[in-house]
Amino acid sequence: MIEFIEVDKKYPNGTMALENINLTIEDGEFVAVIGLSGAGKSTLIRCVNRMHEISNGKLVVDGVEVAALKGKEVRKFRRKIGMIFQSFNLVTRTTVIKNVLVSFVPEMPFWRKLLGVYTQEQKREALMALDQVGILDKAYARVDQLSGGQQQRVALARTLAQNPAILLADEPVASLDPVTAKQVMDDFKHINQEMKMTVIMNIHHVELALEYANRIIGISKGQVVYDGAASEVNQDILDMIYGNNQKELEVSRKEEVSYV
Ligand SMILES: Nc1ncnc2c1ncn2[C@@H]1O[C@H](COP(=O)(O)OP(=O)(O)OP(=O)(O)O)[C@@H](O)[C@H]1O
Repeated sequence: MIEFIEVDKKYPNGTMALENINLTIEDGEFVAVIGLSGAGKSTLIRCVNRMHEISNGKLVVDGVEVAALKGKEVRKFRRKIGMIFQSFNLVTRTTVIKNVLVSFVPEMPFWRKLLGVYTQEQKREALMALDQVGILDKAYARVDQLSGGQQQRVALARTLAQNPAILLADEPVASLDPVTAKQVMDDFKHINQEMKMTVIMNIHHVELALEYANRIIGISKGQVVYDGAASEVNQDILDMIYGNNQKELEVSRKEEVSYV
């Protein structure tokens, strides 16, 4: 369970990115965080794995107060939380399987790290993770020979191999074409439902958010302005989340026409 209790986030330059956030996210939920650019979506999810420190309030993840963690505890804590980025963050000049095996490095003895020697069990787990996202046949291909969608699946497999309880995704389909974006969203749904992993995703594509997530959190100017079932989101709620800035929403809708 993830609990935000009166959380504020103020950046050192004075920007108040989050203000009085109160949220409880239960295990196994699929949550989409939506809102205008600059609303605070990335900041919100990056506080969960302490990529950003909160300024006030309390953030508790699986009973652990995140701000109280120190040194090694932070690294151990982060292992339980997978993160997927828009830009995949892969080493493109090497094979798919090597990119997935990297997820085991933090827990390996020094000599194995140095020599890059992985156990048979780790290789088996890496292949299983690739199988989960449907690209087992690409295990020995070079990453730079894969499409964007396949690369995002490699990133997903790398995160799955880490066996996290929570999956944070920051605009994971923003750079993909509509068909591929849906395939990757299907992977997230499968991971959420079959592996019971909590998914919290920032996403600009409203239609995709409503189709795949169970719960929508709408952020505007650093505050939660909607928190409820995806099935209950209507135009009035979208107007509230996106305010008067209909232009951005219309652009985002035009991009989404082909999703429907
Ligand atoms: N490192 C930083 N230092 C200072 N201000 C920041 C920093 N990162 C984000 N901000 C500011 O905090 C606010 C929230 O930014 P954030 O990136 O969380 O928004 P977002 O909703 O994810 O936007 P986008 O959809 O464009 O990614 C914005 O005003 C942004 O300019």
